[in-house]
Amino acid sequence: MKLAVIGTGYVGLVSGTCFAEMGNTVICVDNNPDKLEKLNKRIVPIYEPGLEILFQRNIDKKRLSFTSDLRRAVEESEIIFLCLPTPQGEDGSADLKYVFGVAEEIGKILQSLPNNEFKIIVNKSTVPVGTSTAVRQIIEKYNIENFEVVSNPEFLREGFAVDDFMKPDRIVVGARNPKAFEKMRILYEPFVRQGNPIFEMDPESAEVTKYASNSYLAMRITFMNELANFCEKAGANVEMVRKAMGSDSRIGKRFLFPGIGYGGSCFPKDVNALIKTSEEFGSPMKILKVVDEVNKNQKQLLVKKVKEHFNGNIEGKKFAVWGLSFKPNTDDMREAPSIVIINQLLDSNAKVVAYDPAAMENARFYLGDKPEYAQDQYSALPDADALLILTEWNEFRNPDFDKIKSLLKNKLIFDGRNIFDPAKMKELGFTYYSIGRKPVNN
Ligand SMILES: NC(=O)c1ccc[n+]([C@@H]2O[C@H](COP(=O)([O-])OP(=O)(O)OC[C@H]3O[C@@H](n4cnc5c(N)ncnc54)[C@H](O)[C@@H]3O)[C@@H](O)[C@H]2O)c1
Ligand SMILES: O=c1ccn([C@@H]2O[C@H](COP(=O)(O)OP(=O)(O)O[C@H]3O[C@H](CO)[C@@H](O)[C@H](O)[C@H]3O)[C@@H](O)[C@H]2O)c(=O)[nH]1
Repeated sequence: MKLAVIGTGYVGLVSGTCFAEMGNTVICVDNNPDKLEKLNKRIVPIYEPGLEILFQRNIDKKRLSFTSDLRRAVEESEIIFLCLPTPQGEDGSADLKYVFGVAEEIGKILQSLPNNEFKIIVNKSTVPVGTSTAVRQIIEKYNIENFEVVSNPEFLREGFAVDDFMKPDRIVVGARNPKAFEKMRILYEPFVRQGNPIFEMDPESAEVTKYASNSYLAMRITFMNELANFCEKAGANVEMVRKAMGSDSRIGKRFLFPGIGYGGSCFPKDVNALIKTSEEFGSPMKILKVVDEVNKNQKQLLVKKVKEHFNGNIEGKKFAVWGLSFKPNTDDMREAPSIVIINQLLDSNAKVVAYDPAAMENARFYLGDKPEYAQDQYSALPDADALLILTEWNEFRNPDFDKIKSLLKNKLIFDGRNIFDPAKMKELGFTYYSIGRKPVNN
């Protein structure tokens, strides 16, 4: 099939590349000249495991190309995917200016085309209920009839994006036109061979499914974060509770890890967008307001522990930070807890030396040169008063503890991700604070 993908960010680039891998011809459009320059020089502009090899192969096979020419992409494609940003607006709602702006451009382009071939415009961006209808109305203004707007929300996770796209748990397609369902079925058939379902529904239900999934997962993590804080006070160990809870098949093991609050480009903004739309429809989801509030507080938790340890004064102290990205295996810093934590430390006149395996360049954008950036995990440590672990990258899980001891000023670790065993830390002689477990004093 001939496809266009508008917006080559995490979703657009991964979707475009994976569709090309299945034999489709994909033209990717972006309006960011720096990004396009990189893509056309065959440089993958994001860190996403497994993407590089598919990207190079499909460019070689001439199935994947990049352009700023929206007109050509629309003209040459049967299906046009919108993978555009839908950031949080000032009032919490999703800002749809990118989606609506491109819909206007597509309307104009379709109006000016000599032929009148059937086109499908697919919304892959996360958009509030009713957006498919709004996009349809924008395109109809240009007297176009032979088209359909489909809602096909994306569920990939950063860091596992290629795997998630290639082997999705499910595909959701919201449409009204049988011809559109049929085309989408053909396009996705290679991805569902292993037996995972395509759920076909109306566009409104598809749009709600995306927000419901993200908000539910955010709520689950938030439940665990509050439970962890309670366990700590009550003398229980949240990791033991988590494992025992998760073995109930009705609960399940995944997404029960407590930490320093969820971040990323999706959960925080999508929870807020659903709060807003549910209010607009007169059916407020009160539970999500609490989720958002508890999550914001959870991002403050680690610095509270640090300050308590130092009797309230951390002025002039130096902290080594391992991990900046909002989770491992990505360079994405959007809404990362590290931003809140590092700013709190700096505001208290402490010094910060940080290291991350992939996110240092993006971190500079959010944190500037206020923290120092170390070349590797150990060079962040010399003379630091404590080590803070903010992202659970695998390379932090089994470090050289003797080296850590010899480099740090104090044998003191604040672990926001529970990557170490408290008993082992006791044995190694560290004072160790984690989430939802008793502190280890040495
Ligand atoms: N990142 C994820 O893991 C993820 C997963 C599922 C869904 N989503 C949703 O998918 C959407 C895209 O997210 P993302 O993380 O890929 O965003 P992103 O910011 O990484 O990428 C968006 C791209 O769109 C481009 N763009 C903006 N305006 C444009 C225009 N007028 N014409 C052409 N290109 C334009 C930008 O330059 C950028 O490259 C959002 O709605 C998001 O909520 C994201
Ligand atoms: O048990 C857990 C699991 C995750 N997190 C945190 O939750 C956030 C989000 O993690 P994750 O869901 O893995 O990352 P994203 O790449 O943001 O993916 C989410 O958001 C995407 C964008 O909508 C969806 O497509 C995905 O299905 C959804 O998982 C991160 O800060 C994690 O540290 C926890 O604290 N505990």
